[in-house]
Amino acid sequence: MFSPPEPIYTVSGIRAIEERAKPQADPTLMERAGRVAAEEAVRLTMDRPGTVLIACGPGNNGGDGFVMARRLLQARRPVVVAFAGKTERLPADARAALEAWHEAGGETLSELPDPPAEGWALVVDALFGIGLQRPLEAPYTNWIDTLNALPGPRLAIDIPSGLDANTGRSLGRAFRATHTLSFIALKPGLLTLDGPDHAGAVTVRTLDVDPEALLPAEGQRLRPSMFREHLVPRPFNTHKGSFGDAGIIGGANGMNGAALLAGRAALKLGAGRIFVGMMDRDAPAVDLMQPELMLRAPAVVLDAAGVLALGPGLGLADEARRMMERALPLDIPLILDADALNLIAEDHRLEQICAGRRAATILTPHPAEAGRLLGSDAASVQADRLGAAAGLARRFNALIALKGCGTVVAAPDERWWINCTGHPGMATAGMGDVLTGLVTALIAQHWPLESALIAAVHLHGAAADRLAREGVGPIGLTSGEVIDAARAVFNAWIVQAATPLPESA
Ligand SMILES: NC(=O)C1=CN([C@@H]2O[C@H](COP(=O)(O)OP(=O)(O)OC[C@H]3O[C@@H](n4cnc5c(N)ncnc54)[C@H](OP(=O)(O)O)[C@@H]3O)[C@@H](O)[C@H]2O)[C@@H](O)CC1
Ligand SMILES: Nc1ncnc2c1ncn2[C@@H]1O[C@H](COP(=O)(O)OP(=O)(O)O)[C@@H](O)[C@H]1O
Ligand SMILES: [K+]
Repeated sequence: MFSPPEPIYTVSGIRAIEERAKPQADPTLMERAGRVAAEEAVRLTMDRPGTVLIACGPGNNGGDGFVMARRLLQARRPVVVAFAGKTERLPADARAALEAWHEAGGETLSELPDPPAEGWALVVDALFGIGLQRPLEAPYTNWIDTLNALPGPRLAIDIPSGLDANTGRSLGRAFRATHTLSFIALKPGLLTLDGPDHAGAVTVRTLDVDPEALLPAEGQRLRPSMFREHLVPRPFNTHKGSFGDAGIIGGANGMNGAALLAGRAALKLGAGRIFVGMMDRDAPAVDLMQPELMLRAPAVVLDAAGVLALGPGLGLADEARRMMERALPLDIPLILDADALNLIAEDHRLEQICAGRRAATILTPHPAEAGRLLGSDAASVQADRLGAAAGLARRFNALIALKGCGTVVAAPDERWWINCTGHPGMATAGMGDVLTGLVTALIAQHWPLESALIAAVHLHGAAADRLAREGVGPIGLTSGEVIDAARAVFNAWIVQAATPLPESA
């Protein structure tokens, strides 16, 4: 549960590590990669006798495949290699690996063979790794279509072919793996956008290289160990004033529910008092499902809150704009979501006030909101989620959570994290409002901003994962259900964090 965060590197980072590790590497990194890939194949086919198919490409990813094939053959495992490249154009290491494969008695086919009657025991994709340069075309797209149509386990070597290792975009076509064995360290593309749909279960083998000793981690996969120090039981001698006054402003006509969901999430994650400012003058005076929430006029909430979230159901009316004008200069932490972001995107003056704030700011855009803030669009944001999140963090001098599959959290000082909890059942109205409430509650309880944001993002997904395991969703999961599950997961984390490690650990 509290395993250390895992480093993530972009392609240039992995290349730099490789350069530094290579001179000392004996056996070579490719030899090590092929060996661990063969081990993984043996593991995946423990109860599946039969032939392993390895599709090898024109670069070093193909070289890994040749080493893997040789190792499997030496272990008396039937293996068939199809090579989609030209021997004379292979890089030196890969060419040596092909020669060693042939010397060991192996053969290469130039086309993908038909599967045997009993099917392949395992299909291995060693076509392209981190050297993919451009969208795939025929014949590679045909190879990948054929491989993707085969039943049984499918293992990608380093990264599924066709997936951009930096962005997670499928370039033209991408291999759909059930398992990915990635070398040295995680790459962002495995964890965000199209990555999780193509990578399956991801395992990292470092090849006996300590990446962080050679290059500081560029990013990290989000883990509870990163905020463990704040997961502490409450002292007995406390009162509601000890846990902060959270404000939520939103809930315009037709969108009352958004502000209430955020308020309920803040309440159930432990904020001391929650004031919800409803923009809709006809909104109910009390949330009958959650009467603990104090529904007040938005202007009253501005004065009462120690931390303020603006946006859930805020609307784009002039009143909402005026509310933003009053809130942005306040010297308290602000969480800006939904229409608060849309208002800033369409008003340069608001943008300037926001970027110049002295107190801390958190923005939680989904890709379309991020696109509006950047003056681009959702597609451009999705083409480079890390770049978009980092760009927003710099532009607004704020912490950013760019939501979606593999939420990217970015800080203004260039650090970034990718979250791997959550599932597509969360793609439902109101889910972002719940996240806003969770962040607000942790800040109200005096968590440092960065820890509050990464913890809330991780918790939000972990709560949805827990519900799915219990049969609540993934499809049809509701945002309200996630609030109760987040409370349960959060309290369980605190218990686990307080449990001392066994002596032997
Ligand atoms: N880093 C490490 O530490 C270690 C790395 N190792 C392994 O090496 C892999 C990286 O190898 P790599 O650099 O040779 O790149 P790779 O992915 O095989 O592809 C390059 C080839 O593909 C071609 N090509 C590219 N795009 C194309 C397209 N769209 N359509 C068609 N062709 C395209 C490109 O040709 P070109 O662009 O010049 O036409 C070139 O021939 C890495 O993922 C890992 O598996 C391990 O051995 C040990 C440790
Ligand atoms: N496919 C997915 N995988 C993981 N998380 C997802 C997925 N789809 C949505 N989410 C999460 O659900 C939330 C949706 O937020 P948002 O788009 O703002 O919804 P809304 O505006 O309806 O409240 C975000 O936290 C997002 O990261
Ligand atoms: K691959």
